[in-house]
Amino acid sequence: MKIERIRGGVSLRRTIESGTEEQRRAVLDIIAAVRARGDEALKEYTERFDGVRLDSLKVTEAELERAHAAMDAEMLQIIREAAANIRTYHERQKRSSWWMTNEDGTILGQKVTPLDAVGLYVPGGTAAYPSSVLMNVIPAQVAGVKRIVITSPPNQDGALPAGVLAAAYELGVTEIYKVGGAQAVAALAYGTETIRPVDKIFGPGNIYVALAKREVFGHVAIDMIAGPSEIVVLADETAHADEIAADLLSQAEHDVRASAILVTPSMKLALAVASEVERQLETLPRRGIAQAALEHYGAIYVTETLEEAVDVVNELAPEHLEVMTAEPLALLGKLRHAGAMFFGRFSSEPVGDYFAGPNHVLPTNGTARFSSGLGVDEFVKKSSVIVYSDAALAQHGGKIAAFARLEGLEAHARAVEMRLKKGE
Ligand SMILES: NC(=O)c1ccc[n+]([C@@H]2O[C@H](COP(=O)([O-])OP(=O)(O)OC[C@H]3O[C@@H](n4cnc5c(N)ncnc54)[C@H](O)[C@@H]3O)[C@@H](O)[C@H]2O)c1
Ligand SMILES: N[C@H](CO)Cc1c[nH]c[nH+]1
Repeated sequence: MKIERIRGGVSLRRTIESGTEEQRRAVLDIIAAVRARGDEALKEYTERFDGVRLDSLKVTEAELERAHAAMDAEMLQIIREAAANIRTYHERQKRSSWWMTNEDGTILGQKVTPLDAVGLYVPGGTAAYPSSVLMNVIPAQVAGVKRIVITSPPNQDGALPAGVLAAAYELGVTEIYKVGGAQAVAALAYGTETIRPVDKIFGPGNIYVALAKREVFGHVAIDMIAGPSEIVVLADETAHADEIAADLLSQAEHDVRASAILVTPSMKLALAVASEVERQLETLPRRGIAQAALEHYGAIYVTETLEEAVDVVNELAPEHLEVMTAEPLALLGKLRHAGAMFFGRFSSEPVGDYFAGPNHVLPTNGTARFSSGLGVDEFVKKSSVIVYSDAALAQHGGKIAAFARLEGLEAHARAVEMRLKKGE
């Protein structure tokens, strides 16, 4: 890995993608075709891009049961325990509707309502992510969403990854479709003969999925445009180089565009981590992917002081931040921007990916400066509730009408004054 002495001036915003003109046009064509020709368009694109012609797009009950039954019993137990941890954590995020009453009889409040229907895109490709099924479905269930739909591209045998199906079945999700890419997003947004539309689309995917989510936004809601995984480790000379190297590789192996960065005031640690990464890469099954990621988006930044290192981390605003210093929690107050913060050497990033409980769907590309990870809030909406009393309107109606006239909106003013007159 490259070692660089720096004082700042760093950014993770290198992976923002808006796609090529050709990709944008392809996505618009796909969306238009799905809107015009429904299921038939889905089947054609599945044949073209995933190499399989399907008679039926929906995963059957038998397919789900088979995948679940085939799952190793011990593994199923681990999934259940992880799911319980994720549920417990997300239960704490649940908001209730609330009401306040004033002495004049006015009642004001906020009514929290779960979304009616959500669609979760589970990407195909080089890795299948049953853990992402848990991370998206559980907050939706905690929020009280009734209809949860999963779509994912089939392999050439026309099947979805068994782990994904088993995790979905374990959570009781049975509406699953074998459709991927922009066509899946279009189907979830606009509906087809088989797939009823949803209100909000969640989940990561490649450039076609990302562009399609951007395109349908407004007609439906979307969670975020998730980029490739990122990890930043903030460490001092007390940290263990082999553990840091392992954690950097844990995210680098996701994707050739993943990013893994160490920020440290210790040149000794920097050199040790660089050589550990090389050593550990030798036996890594996904070595090709991790190596490419580290070559383009990996770095070791050496600062003068730990304070400068903290500033650099805040500037990067990474998806995942690990803090491995002599007193990691002493830095909690100074660290401002990261999707998830892991403190101490036993809080290795994969602990959060799979098991601890917090969500692993997190902001990337430096967007942790202003956004948060997935949670129960993303699966509900809030309506303001206003119950104004006659006494309150009599007291404040004149002020409201005056405000309306300040904006030149006479009808607003009259609507209020009409009631004041009736009350006289
Ligand atoms: N941030 C996260 O939590 C997270 C988790 C998992 C995966 N990911 C990301 O998801 C992505 C998965 O990408 P993937 O491609 O393997 O799977 P994908 O499911 O996102 O995309 C596959 C689909 O892309 C479409 N497609 C392929 N080539 C096309 C073309 N030329 N024209 C139109 N459509 C085309 C096809 O419809 C195909 O079904 C990776 O970038 C990975 O990093 C992110
Ligand atoms: N680290 C990923 C989010 O960036 C999530 C994940 C799924 N499986 C393993 N990891």
